[in-house]
Amino acid sequence: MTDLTALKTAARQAAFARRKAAKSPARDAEATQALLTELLPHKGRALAGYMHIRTEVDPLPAMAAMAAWGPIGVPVIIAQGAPLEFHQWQPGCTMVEGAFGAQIPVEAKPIVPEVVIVPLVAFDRKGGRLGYGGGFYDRTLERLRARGPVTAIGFAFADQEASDLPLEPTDQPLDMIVTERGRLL
Ligand SMILES: Nc1nc2c(c(=O)[nH]1)N(C=O)[C@@H](CNc1ccc(C(=O)N[C@@H](CCC(=O)O)C(=O)O)cc1)CN2
Ligand SMILES: Nc1ncnc2c1ncn2[C@@H]1O[C@H](COP(=O)(O)OP(=O)(O)OP(=O)(O)O)[C@@H](O)[C@H]1O
Repeated sequence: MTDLTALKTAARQAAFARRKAAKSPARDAEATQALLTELLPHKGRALAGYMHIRTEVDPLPAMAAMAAWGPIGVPVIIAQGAPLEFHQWQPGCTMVEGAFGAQIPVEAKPIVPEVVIVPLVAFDRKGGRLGYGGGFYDRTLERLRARGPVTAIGFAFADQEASDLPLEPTDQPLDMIVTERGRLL
């Protein structure tokens, strides 16, 4: 194991514990309001959200509100080492369990998002991000950015902040960070 991998693993473990302690219905509701404030200027653009797992902050109410304006997709794992696809989601659409326990739409209708709500384990104020370690969002943002402009919005509880995360060249930065305390980047 490289030093960097060990550092990432340690930062991930510490942030998991802080995320678990932060998770609450009140904080989810506050985060929803903050997220909607940042999403509304992007009305009508193709948007990617996610179906929350474990103690992730829940973007679903904000996704449901934005669905009135444009297409919404949620991440689907196609293969290890491959970018994610985003399949179209609508409030109330039929879902099934995908890899790692996240729900995915039964009907597979790919969309290419211009705005991506990115789940995460830890972030720093410079836009650094740690996920579950699969590199899925890094590969996905790399591909989307090669195609055109993308706004990557890290969505998290404020307590998931870390100072100076260890980052690799393949780590794709977040353009914005939104928490229950508002926009932090
Ligand atoms: N809500 C949500 N959906 C998402 C993601 C996400 O981060 N959040 N993903 C973002 O990529 C993809 C799922 N990726 C994941 C990758 C790994 C693990 C996970 O639990 N990993 C284990 C270790 C796995 C192993 O190596 O055996 C762990 O962390 O304990 C979970 C999700 C697609 N959908
Ligand atoms: N674009 C890429 N091409 C090749 N390898 C990559 C790419 N992006 C990331 N990786 C590799 O994937 C592995 C996991 O990356 P990392 O630890 O940054 O995942 P993560 O950001 O925590 O997870 P995720 O993005 O799935 O939430 C690392 O070994 C990294 O080098």
